[in-house]
This record gives sequence, C-alpha cells and structure tokens, in this order.
Amino acid sequence: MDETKTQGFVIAIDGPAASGKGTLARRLAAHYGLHHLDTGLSYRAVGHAMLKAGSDLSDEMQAIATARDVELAALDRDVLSAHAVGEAASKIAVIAQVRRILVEKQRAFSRKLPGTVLDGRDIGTVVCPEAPVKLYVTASAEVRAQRRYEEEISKGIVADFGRILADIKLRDERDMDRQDSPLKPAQDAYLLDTSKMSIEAAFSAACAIIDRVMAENRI
Ligand SMILES: Nc1ncnc2c1ncn2[C@@H]1O[C@H](COP(=O)(O)OP(=O)(O)OP(=O)(O)O)[C@@H](O)[C@H]1O
Ligand SMILES: Nc1ccn([C@@H]2O[C@H](COP(=O)(O)O)[C@@H](O)[C@H]2O)c(=O)n1
Repeated sequence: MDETKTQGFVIAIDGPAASGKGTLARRLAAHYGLHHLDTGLSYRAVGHAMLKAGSDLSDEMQAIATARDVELAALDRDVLSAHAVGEAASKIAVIAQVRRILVEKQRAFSRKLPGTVLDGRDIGTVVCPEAPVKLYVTASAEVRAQRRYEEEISKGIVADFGRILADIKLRDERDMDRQDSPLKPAQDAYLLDTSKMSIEAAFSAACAIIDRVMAENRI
C-alpha cells in the first residue's frame, strides 16, 4: 500500500442479511491492513436509541435527530447485535434524511488512510461509488438462515430456524424494495455467491479479486 497517497484504497462490500459480508470485511481489513466499518451498526445505533427511548420507529423527526448523534467510533457490536435492534434498524433505514446523515459520516470514515473496508447495503452504489473494488456477497436465504441459526445456537440462544428464515426473507424484501438506496449490486461489483463456499474459500476468492485489481491499478 502506498502511504504517500491522500486518497485511501476502498473495498466496498454489500449484500443481504447474514450473507457473510461482515465476516469477510473483517478478515480483508486485517489482511490488507485497512480500517473497517460495519455500516449496519450505524443504522442499528439509531434503532437501538429509538427503542430505548420508547419512540415510535416511524417518527421521522426523532429518527433524524437520533441519527445526528451517532458517533461511529462509539458503536458497540455486543449491545447492537440483538435481533430486535436489527429489525428496528431496517425500519428506520427507509427514512431518506436518516440515510443522508449516516452516509456523510460513513463517507468521512472511508477517507481514512491507508484505506478502508466498508460493508453494508449501499456502499458500492451510494456511499463509495468510486471504490476500486466492489464485492456483492450473497447466499441463498436458506443457507443464510442456517448460518444464523448455528450462530445463535453457539451463543446459547434458543433459536427457531423457521422464524429466522421468515425474518431474513422479510428483511431482504424491506432492504431491496425501499425507495431510497435499495440493496442491489453496483453495476461494476464482483458477485460472490457463498452458498457453497466456506469462510476460507470466500476469503480466498475475494483476495484473488482484490489482488488482481491492485495489480492492474499498480496499487
Ligand atoms: N462462507 C461461510 N460459510 C459458513 N458460514 C459463514 C460463511 N460466511 C459467514 N458465515 C457465518 O454466517 C453468519 C453470518 O455472517 P455475518 O455476520 O458475517 O453476515 P453479515 O452479512 O455481516 O450479516 P448482517 O448483515 O446481518 O450483519 C456468521 O455466523 C458467520 O460466521
Ligand atoms: N449500509 C447499510 C447498512 C445497513 N442498513 C440497514 O440496517 C439494517 C441492519 O444492518 P445489518 O447489516 O447490521 O444487519 C439492514 O437490514 C438495513 O436495513 C442499510 O440500510 N444500509
């Protein structure tokens, strides 16, 4: 990585819920020595604060004010990982002004040197459309539900596969069908269907793409 550059190298990763984009983003950031931001946590922070305050999730003014207070450096994965918080996040994520506020903060983060990995739903399309590497990570709804089910079981949570699958399908619908910044692959994104790939295989496939782009662009 060239440390004299003023614009960092950005890897943009998008994909639906439980597709493995966060796992991949963290591994890639560690491997390439880049900063990582899970942008889903910023939407979760708004949802969490609204739930905690007992606010109606459709109260746009309250959601907008809450989004202004979000500090990316203070996002706590453990606090924000609850299922109900994810649901709340996807509801407030349809509010255009909330998105504008969070996207500005995410863009500022993306400029960190020597570079960044951001994962979310609109990184390649809206937050960092100029990113030299865009990955769209996906897997079938059934595979994603199975992974989430195993994750919950491993944490000692009583899990119900049917409920998880139904929630994943509902979340996909909400994220893909919203008017503002719907989840979709950027035109120049590399598609990574990990339905039949291990975490290791997905990581190797992503590295092969990134190494090629870096070599082509002499990065
Ligand atoms: N290729 C894979 N094979 C098997 N399990 C995987 C794979 N990728 C990720 N997982 C597991 O699937 C679960 C979901 O992965 P992860 O949290 O990275 O998804 P995500 O897309 O970031 O989800 P969300 O958008 O809901 O935050 C985790 O338990 C993770 O360990
Ligand atoms: N760039 C993003 C990231 C997330 N969202 C919304 O937040 C919800 C929670 O995200 P997780 O990745 O933590 O599951 C998600 O369902 C989206 O509605 C978003 O809109 N844009």
